[in-house]
Amino acid sequence: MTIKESFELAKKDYEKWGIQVDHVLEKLQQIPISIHCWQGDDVGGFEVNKSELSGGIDVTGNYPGKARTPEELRNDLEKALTLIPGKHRINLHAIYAETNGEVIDRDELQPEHFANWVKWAKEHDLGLDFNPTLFSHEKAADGLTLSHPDPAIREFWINHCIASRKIGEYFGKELGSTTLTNIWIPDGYKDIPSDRLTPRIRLKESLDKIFAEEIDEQYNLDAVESKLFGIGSESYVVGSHEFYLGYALKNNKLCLLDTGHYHPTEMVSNKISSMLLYSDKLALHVSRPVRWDSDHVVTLDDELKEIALEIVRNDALDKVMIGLDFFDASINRVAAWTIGTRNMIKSLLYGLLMPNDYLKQLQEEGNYTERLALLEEFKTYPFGAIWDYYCEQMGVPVKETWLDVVKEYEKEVLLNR
Ligand SMILES: C[C@H](O)[C@H](O)[C@@H](O)C(=O)CO
Ligand SMILES: [Mn+2]
Repeated sequence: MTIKESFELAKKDYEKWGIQVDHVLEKLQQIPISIHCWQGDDVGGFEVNKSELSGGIDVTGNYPGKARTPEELRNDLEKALTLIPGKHRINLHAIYAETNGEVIDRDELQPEHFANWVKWAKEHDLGLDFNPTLFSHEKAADGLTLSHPDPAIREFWINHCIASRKIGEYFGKELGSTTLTNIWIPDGYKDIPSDRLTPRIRLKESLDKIFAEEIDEQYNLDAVESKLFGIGSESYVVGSHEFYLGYALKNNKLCLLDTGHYHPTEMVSNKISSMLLYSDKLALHVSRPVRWDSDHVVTLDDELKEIALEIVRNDALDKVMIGLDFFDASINRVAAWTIGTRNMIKSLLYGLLMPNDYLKQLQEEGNYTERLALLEEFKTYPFGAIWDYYCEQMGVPVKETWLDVVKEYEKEVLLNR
Protein backbone atom coordinates (compact mmCIF):
# COMPACT_ATOMS: atom_id res chain seq x y z
CA MET A 1 0.00 0.00 0.00
CA THR A 2 1.39 3.43 -0.87
CA ILE A 3 1.90 6.23 1.63
CA LYS A 4 -1.03 8.03 0.03
CA GLU A 5 -3.32 5.00 0.22
CA SER A 6 -2.49 4.51 3.93
CA PHE A 7 -3.10 8.21 4.44
CA GLU A 8 -6.51 8.09 2.77
CA LEU A 9 -7.52 5.17 4.98
CA ALA A 10 -6.25 6.83 8.15
CA LYS A 11 -7.91 10.10 7.19
CA LYS A 12 -11.31 8.39 7.27
CA ASP A 13 -10.80 7.42 10.93
CA TYR A 14 -10.19 11.04 11.88
CA GLU A 15 -12.87 12.52 9.66
CA LYS A 16 -15.44 10.40 11.52
CA TRP A 17 -14.71 12.78 14.43
CA GLY A 18 -15.01 15.90 12.30
CA ILE A 19 -11.24 16.38 12.16
CA GLN A 20 -10.29 18.07 8.85
CA VAL A 21 -6.95 16.37 8.27
CA ASP A 22 -5.96 18.57 5.32
CA HIS A 23 -6.51 21.69 7.44
CA VAL A 24 -4.47 20.08 10.23
CA LEU A 25 -1.53 19.57 7.87
CA GLU A 26 -1.79 23.16 6.63
CA LYS A 27 -1.74 24.37 10.23
CA LEU A 28 1.22 22.14 11.10
CA GLN A 29 3.27 23.68 8.33
CA GLN A 30 2.83 27.09 9.94
CA ILE A 31 4.38 26.14 13.28
CA PRO A 32 8.07 27.09 13.53
CA ILE A 33 10.34 25.22 15.90
CA SER A 34 13.40 27.07 17.18
CA ILE A 35 16.24 24.59 16.70
CA HIS A 36 19.21 25.16 19.00
CA CYS A 37 22.57 25.42 17.24
CA TRP A 38 24.48 24.26 20.31
CA GLN A 39 23.62 20.59 19.84
CA GLY A 40 25.95 20.68 16.84
CA ASP A 41 29.18 21.41 18.71
CA ASP A 42 28.49 20.49 22.34
CA VAL A 43 27.78 24.11 23.39
CA GLY A 44 31.29 25.14 22.32
CA GLY A 45 30.91 28.27 20.24
CA PHE A 46 33.55 30.07 18.17
CA GLU A 47 35.17 32.52 20.53
CA VAL A 48 38.84 33.17 19.90
CA ASN A 49 39.62 32.63 23.58
CA LYS A 50 37.24 29.76 24.14
CA SER A 51 36.54 28.67 27.71
CA GLU A 52 35.56 25.24 28.93
CA LEU A 53 31.80 24.64 29.20
CA SER A 54 30.67 25.84 32.62
CA GLY A 55 27.53 27.16 34.27
CA GLY A 56 26.41 23.93 35.83
CA ILE A 57 25.45 22.34 32.53
CA ASP A 58 27.26 19.35 31.05
CA VAL A 59 27.62 17.51 27.77
CA THR A 60 28.57 13.82 27.85
CA GLY A 61 29.80 11.63 25.03
CA ASN A 62 32.50 11.97 22.40
CA TYR A 63 30.82 10.97 19.19
CA PRO A 64 33.08 11.89 16.31
CA GLY A 65 32.53 14.68 13.83
CA LYS A 66 31.25 17.62 15.87
CA ALA A 67 31.27 20.94 14.08
CA ARG A 68 34.46 22.97 14.63
CA THR A 69 33.77 26.05 12.54
CA PRO A 70 30.77 28.21 11.64
CA GLU A 71 30.75 26.71 8.15
CA GLU A 72 30.72 23.16 9.49
CA LEU A 73 27.96 24.01 11.97
CA ARG A 74 25.85 25.65 9.27
CA ASN A 75 26.43 22.70 6.93
CA ASP A 76 25.32 20.27 9.62
CA LEU A 77 22.22 22.36 10.36
CA GLU A 78 21.43 22.47 6.64
CA LYS A 79 21.68 18.69 6.47
CA ALA A 80 19.35 18.27 9.45
CA LEU A 81 16.86 20.75 7.96
CA THR A 82 16.57 18.58 4.83
CA LEU A 83 15.24 15.83 7.11
CA ILE A 84 12.76 17.96 9.08
CA PRO A 85 9.40 18.99 7.56
CA GLY A 86 8.38 22.63 7.65
CA LYS A 87 10.01 26.07 7.97
CA HIS A 88 11.86 26.67 11.19
CA ARG A 89 14.18 28.92 13.17
CA ILE A 90 17.73 28.54 14.41
CA ASN A 91 18.48 29.49 18.00
CA LEU A 92 21.94 31.02 18.49
CA HIS A 93 24.04 31.84 21.53
CA ALA A 94 26.37 34.83 21.77
CA ILE A 95 29.38 32.50 21.79
CA TYR A 96 28.61 31.71 18.13
CA ALA A 97 29.75 35.20 17.10
CA GLU A 98 32.17 35.37 14.17
CA THR A 99 34.85 38.00 14.87
CA ASN A 100 37.43 37.21 12.15
CA GLY A 101 40.02 36.13 14.68
CA GLU A 102 39.68 39.35 16.66
CA VAL A 103 39.23 38.99 20.42
CA ILE A 104 35.91 40.67 21.18
CA ASP A 105 34.64 40.27 24.71
CA ARG A 106 30.98 39.58 25.21
CA ASP A 107 30.05 43.06 26.43
CA GLU A 108 31.35 44.45 23.11
CA LEU A 109 29.56 42.12 20.71
CA GLN A 110 27.85 43.84 17.81
CA PRO A 111 25.26 42.78 15.21
CA GLU A 112 28.04 42.72 12.61
CA HIS A 113 29.52 39.70 14.41
CA PHE A 114 26.44 37.76 13.33
CA ALA A 115 26.23 39.03 9.76
CA ASN A 116 27.18 35.63 8.33
CA TRP A 117 24.40 33.98 10.30
CA VAL A 118 21.87 36.53 8.97
CA LYS A 119 23.09 36.06 5.38
CA TRP A 120 22.79 32.28 5.80
CA ALA A 121 19.34 32.56 7.42
CA LYS A 122 18.14 34.67 4.48
CA GLU A 123 19.48 32.12 1.99
CA HIS A 124 17.66 29.30 3.79
CA ASP A 125 14.46 31.17 4.70
CA LEU A 126 15.09 30.69 8.42
CA GLY A 127 14.26 32.80 11.46
CA LEU A 128 16.90 33.42 14.12
CA ASP A 129 16.54 33.50 17.88
CA PHE A 130 19.21 34.54 20.34
CA ASN A 131 20.67 34.06 23.81
CA PRO A 132 23.33 36.04 25.67
CA THR A 133 25.90 33.56 27.00
CA LEU A 134 26.44 34.02 30.73
CA PHE A 135 28.57 30.92 31.24
CA SER A 136 31.88 29.51 29.91
CA HIS A 137 33.67 32.78 30.70
CA GLU A 138 36.21 33.90 33.30
CA LYS A 139 33.75 36.48 34.66
CA ALA A 140 31.30 33.66 35.37
CA ALA A 141 33.94 31.46 37.01
CA ASP A 142 32.53 31.69 40.52
CA GLY A 143 29.07 30.82 39.34
CA LEU A 144 27.56 34.29 39.72
CA THR A 145 26.88 36.85 36.98
CA LEU A 146 23.93 39.27 37.05
CA SER A 147 23.56 38.70 40.79
CA HIS A 148 27.28 38.90 41.62
CA PRO A 149 28.24 40.98 44.71
CA ASP A 150 30.89 42.78 42.62
CA PRO A 151 29.19 45.61 40.69
CA ALA A 152 31.90 45.50 38.01
CA ILE A 153 31.08 41.90 37.20
CA ARG A 154 27.38 42.64 37.19
CA GLU A 155 27.99 45.60 34.87
CA PHE A 156 29.93 43.42 32.43
CA TRP A 157 27.07 40.95 32.18
CA ILE A 158 24.44 43.68 32.06
CA ASN A 159 26.29 45.20 29.10
CA HIS A 160 26.53 41.78 27.45
CA CYS A 161 22.77 41.31 27.76
CA ILE A 162 22.11 44.84 26.48
CA ALA A 163 24.34 44.10 23.48
CA SER A 164 22.49 40.81 22.97
CA ARG A 165 19.09 42.49 22.81
CA LYS A 166 20.45 44.79 20.07
CA ILE A 167 21.62 41.73 18.17
CA GLY A 168 18.16 40.20 18.60
CA GLU A 169 16.63 43.39 17.25
CA TYR A 170 19.05 43.26 14.28
CA PHE A 171 17.95 39.70 13.49
CA GLY A 172 14.31 40.73 13.67
CA LYS A 173 14.78 43.71 11.37
CA GLU A 174 16.92 41.86 8.84
CA LEU A 175 14.75 38.75 8.67
CA GLY A 176 11.29 40.28 9.10
CA SER A 177 10.37 37.93 11.94
CA THR A 178 10.41 38.55 15.68
CA THR A 179 13.50 37.24 17.46
CA LEU A 180 13.20 35.75 20.92
CA THR A 181 16.17 36.85 23.03
CA ASN A 182 16.26 34.62 26.09
CA ILE A 183 18.34 35.19 29.22
CA TRP A 184 19.42 32.24 31.34
CA ILE A 185 21.97 32.68 34.10
CA PRO A 186 23.77 29.97 36.11
CA ASP A 187 23.78 31.98 39.35
CA GLY A 188 23.33 29.95 42.50
CA TYR A 189 25.00 28.17 45.40
CA LYS A 190 26.18 24.61 45.86
CA ASP A 191 25.21 24.60 49.49
CA ILE A 192 22.60 26.08 51.76
CA PRO A 193 22.56 29.88 51.42
CA SER A 194 22.48 32.26 54.36
CA ASP A 195 20.69 34.88 52.29
CA ARG A 196 18.37 34.02 49.41
CA LEU A 197 16.97 37.53 49.01
CA THR A 198 20.01 39.73 48.38
CA PRO A 199 21.15 37.94 45.18
CA ARG A 200 17.58 38.11 43.92
CA ILE A 201 17.42 41.85 44.61
CA ARG A 202 20.63 42.26 42.60
CA LEU A 203 19.31 40.09 39.76
CA LYS A 204 16.11 42.14 39.62
CA GLU A 205 18.12 45.38 39.51
CA SER A 206 20.36 43.99 36.76
CA LEU A 207 17.41 42.88 34.67
CA ASP A 208 15.76 46.28 35.11
CA LYS A 209 18.92 47.90 33.66
CA ILE A 210 19.08 45.36 30.81
CA PHE A 211 15.47 45.99 29.81
CA ALA A 212 15.51 49.76 30.40
CA GLU A 213 15.77 50.46 26.67
CA GLU A 214 12.51 49.75 24.88
CA ILE A 215 12.96 47.66 21.74
CA ASP A 216 10.13 47.34 19.24
CA GLU A 217 8.51 43.98 19.93
CA GLN A 218 7.95 43.34 16.26
CA TYR A 219 11.71 42.81 16.10
CA ASN A 220 12.64 41.42 19.49
CA LEU A 221 10.84 39.76 22.38
CA ASP A 222 12.60 39.21 25.70
CA ALA A 223 12.38 35.98 27.69
CA VAL A 224 13.80 34.96 31.05
CA GLU A 225 14.52 31.32 31.78
CA SER A 226 14.23 29.80 35.25
CA LYS A 227 15.97 26.76 36.63
CA LEU A 228 15.66 24.53 39.70
CA PHE A 229 19.34 23.65 40.16
CA GLY A 230 22.55 22.94 38.27
CA ILE A 231 25.84 21.21 38.91
CA GLY A 232 27.33 23.41 41.64
CA SER A 233 24.04 25.19 42.33
CA GLU A 234 22.22 22.24 43.83
CA SER A 235 20.98 24.11 46.91
CA TYR A 236 19.82 27.38 45.40
CA VAL A 237 19.50 29.20 42.12
CA VAL A 238 18.84 32.91 42.08
CA GLY A 239 16.65 32.72 38.98
CA SER A 240 14.02 30.35 40.26
CA HIS A 241 10.65 29.79 38.58
CA GLU A 242 8.90 31.97 41.13
CA PHE A 243 11.42 34.76 40.60
CA TYR A 244 11.10 34.82 36.83
CA LEU A 245 7.37 34.20 36.73
CA GLY A 246 6.94 37.27 38.91
CA TYR A 247 9.48 39.32 37.00
CA ALA A 248 8.00 38.39 33.63
CA LEU A 249 4.45 39.20 34.70
CA LYS A 250 5.40 42.55 36.24
CA ASN A 251 7.63 43.59 33.36
CA ASN A 252 5.69 42.17 30.41
CA LYS A 253 8.42 39.76 29.42
CA LEU A 254 8.11 36.12 28.39
CA CYS A 255 8.68 33.49 31.02
CA LEU A 256 10.57 30.60 29.43
CA LEU A 257 9.89 27.12 30.80
CA ASP A 258 12.57 24.52 30.22
CA THR A 259 11.08 21.06 30.71
CA GLY A 260 14.26 19.94 32.49
CA HIS A 261 14.12 22.73 35.05
CA TYR A 262 11.55 21.41 37.46
CA HIS A 263 11.19 18.58 39.95
CA PRO A 264 10.92 15.24 38.08
CA THR A 265 7.22 14.90 38.89
CA GLU A 266 6.45 18.54 38.05
CA MET A 267 5.05 18.75 34.51
CA VAL A 268 5.46 21.83 32.32
CA SER A 269 2.31 20.72 30.45
CA ASN A 270 0.39 21.47 33.64
CA LYS A 271 1.68 25.03 33.80
CA ILE A 272 0.90 26.29 30.31
CA SER A 273 -2.83 27.04 30.67
CA SER A 274 -2.36 28.89 33.98
CA MET A 275 0.44 31.03 32.58
CA LEU A 276 -1.48 31.84 29.41
CA LEU A 277 -4.25 33.27 31.58
CA TYR A 278 -1.89 36.05 32.68
CA SER A 279 0.63 36.35 29.83
CA ASP A 280 0.08 36.99 26.15
CA LYS A 281 2.95 34.70 25.28
CA LEU A 282 5.31 32.21 26.85
CA ALA A 283 8.36 30.36 25.63
CA LEU A 284 9.53 26.77 25.95
CA HIS A 285 12.81 24.92 25.91
CA VAL A 286 11.64 21.40 25.21
CA SER A 287 14.18 18.95 26.56
CA ARG A 288 14.13 15.54 28.21
CA PRO A 289 15.41 15.32 31.77
CA VAL A 290 16.54 11.82 32.79
CA ARG A 291 16.87 11.82 36.60
CA TRP A 292 17.95 15.49 36.42
CA ASP A 293 18.27 18.31 33.87
CA SER A 294 20.27 15.97 31.66
CA ASP A 295 19.31 17.60 28.35
CA HIS A 296 18.59 14.30 26.60
CA VAL A 297 17.25 14.32 23.05
CA VAL A 298 13.48 14.84 23.01
CA THR A 299 11.48 11.66 22.51
CA LEU A 300 7.80 11.27 21.68
CA ASP A 301 6.79 10.57 25.26
CA ASP A 302 3.58 11.29 27.15
CA GLU A 303 4.75 14.64 28.50
CA LEU A 304 5.74 15.87 25.05
CA LYS A 305 2.32 14.90 23.70
CA GLU A 306 0.65 16.56 26.69
CA ILE A 307 2.59 19.79 26.12
CA ALA A 308 1.51 19.75 22.48
CA LEU A 309 -2.08 19.01 23.47
CA GLU A 310 -2.09 21.96 25.88
CA ILE A 311 -0.78 24.28 23.18
CA VAL A 312 -3.30 23.04 20.60
CA ARG A 313 -6.43 22.63 22.76
CA ASN A 314 -5.92 26.12 24.27
CA ASP A 315 -5.57 27.63 20.80
CA ALA A 316 -2.09 28.84 21.77
CA LEU A 317 -0.05 27.98 18.68
CA ASP A 318 0.62 31.70 18.20
CA LYS A 319 1.22 32.30 21.91
CA VAL A 320 3.78 29.63 22.77
CA MET A 321 7.24 30.04 21.22
CA ILE A 322 8.56 26.49 20.97
CA GLY A 323 12.32 26.05 21.29
CA LEU A 324 14.36 22.91 21.79
CA ASP A 325 17.21 22.49 24.22
CA PHE A 326 19.18 19.27 24.37
CA PHE A 327 22.80 18.43 23.78
CA ASP A 328 23.83 14.81 23.43
CA ALA A 329 27.42 14.13 22.36
CA SER A 330 27.03 10.35 22.53
CA ILE A 331 25.21 10.07 19.19
CA ASN A 332 25.45 11.59 15.73
CA ARG A 333 24.58 15.25 16.32
CA VAL A 334 22.67 15.67 13.02
CA ALA A 335 20.59 12.66 14.03
CA ALA A 336 19.98 14.25 17.44
CA TRP A 337 18.55 17.41 15.85
CA THR A 338 16.48 15.30 13.45
CA ILE A 339 15.03 12.98 16.08
CA GLY A 340 14.26 15.75 18.56
CA THR A 341 12.73 18.18 16.08
CA ARG A 342 10.72 15.56 14.18
CA ASN A 343 9.35 14.38 17.53
CA MET A 344 8.34 17.91 18.51
CA ILE A 345 6.47 18.29 15.21
CA LYS A 346 4.95 14.79 15.54
CA SER A 347 3.61 15.69 18.97
CA LEU A 348 1.93 18.81 17.57
CA LEU A 349 0.37 16.71 14.83
CA TYR A 350 -0.83 14.27 17.47
CA GLY A 351 -2.47 17.15 19.35
CA LEU A 352 -4.07 18.57 16.22
CA LEU A 353 -5.55 15.14 15.36
CA MET A 354 -7.55 14.90 18.56
CA PRO A 355 -11.30 15.66 18.91
CA ASN A 356 -10.36 18.35 21.40
CA ASP A 357 -13.70 20.19 21.44
CA TYR A 358 -15.65 17.00 22.02
CA LEU A 359 -13.28 15.94 24.78
CA LYS A 360 -13.77 19.31 26.49
CA GLN A 361 -17.54 18.86 26.21
CA LEU A 362 -17.31 15.42 27.82
CA GLN A 363 -15.41 16.94 30.73
CA GLU A 364 -17.97 19.70 31.13
CA GLU A 365 -20.71 17.07 31.24
CA GLY A 366 -18.81 15.08 33.83
CA ASN A 367 -18.53 12.15 31.45
CA TYR A 368 -15.08 11.12 32.66
CA THR A 369 -15.52 7.56 31.43
CA GLU A 370 -15.76 8.50 27.79
CA ARG A 371 -13.12 11.19 28.25
CA LEU A 372 -10.58 8.65 29.50
CA ALA A 373 -11.65 6.01 26.99
CA LEU A 374 -11.16 8.33 24.02
CA LEU A 375 -7.92 9.83 25.27
CA GLU A 376 -6.58 6.28 25.47
CA GLU A 377 -8.08 4.97 22.24
CA PHE A 378 -6.66 7.90 20.24
CA LYS A 379 -3.19 6.77 21.24
CA THR A 380 -3.58 3.92 18.75
CA TYR A 381 -5.36 5.83 16.01
CA PRO A 382 -3.40 5.70 12.69
CA PHE A 383 -1.51 8.93 13.39
CA GLY A 384 1.68 7.51 11.87
CA ALA A 385 0.09 7.17 8.42
CA ILE A 386 -0.81 10.87 8.53
CA TRP A 387 2.76 11.75 9.65
CA ASP A 388 4.31 9.68 6.85
CA TYR A 389 2.15 11.40 4.26
CA TYR A 390 3.04 14.80 5.72
CA CYS A 391 6.75 14.01 5.42
CA GLU A 392 6.29 12.84 1.84
CA GLN A 393 4.33 15.97 0.95
CA MET A 394 6.94 18.19 2.61
CA GLY A 395 9.74 16.53 0.66
CA VAL A 396 11.56 14.99 3.60
CA PRO A 397 12.37 11.31 4.11
CA VAL A 398 9.53 9.10 5.31
CA LYS A 399 9.85 6.94 8.44
CA GLU A 400 13.44 5.98 9.29
CA THR A 401 14.81 6.52 5.76
CA TRP A 402 16.28 9.83 6.96
CA LEU A 403 18.81 7.71 8.84
CA ASP A 404 20.39 6.56 5.57
CA VAL A 405 21.02 10.20 4.72
CA VAL A 406 22.67 10.81 8.09
CA LYS A 407 24.83 7.69 7.76
CA GLU A 408 26.00 8.83 4.33
CA TYR A 409 26.74 12.34 5.66
CA GLU A 410 28.63 10.87 8.58
CA LYS A 411 30.76 8.72 6.28
CA GLU A 412 31.38 11.44 3.70
CA VAL A 413 31.70 14.49 5.97
CA LEU A 414 31.66 14.04 9.72
CA LEU A 415 34.22 11.27 10.00
CA ASN A 416 36.65 13.26 7.87
CA ARG A 417 36.79 16.13 10.38
C1 LIG B 1 22.62 26.53 26.34
C2 LIG B 1 21.34 27.00 26.98
O1 LIG B 1 21.39 28.38 27.24
C3 LIG B 1 21.10 26.27 28.28
O2 LIG B 1 20.86 24.92 27.96
C4 LIG B 1 19.93 26.84 29.10
O3 LIG B 1 18.83 27.10 28.24
C5 LIG B 1 19.54 25.82 30.09
O4 LIG B 1 18.53 25.16 29.96
C6 LIG B 1 20.48 25.55 31.22
O5 LIG B 1 20.09 24.46 31.97
MN1 LIG C 1 17.09 25.71 28.45
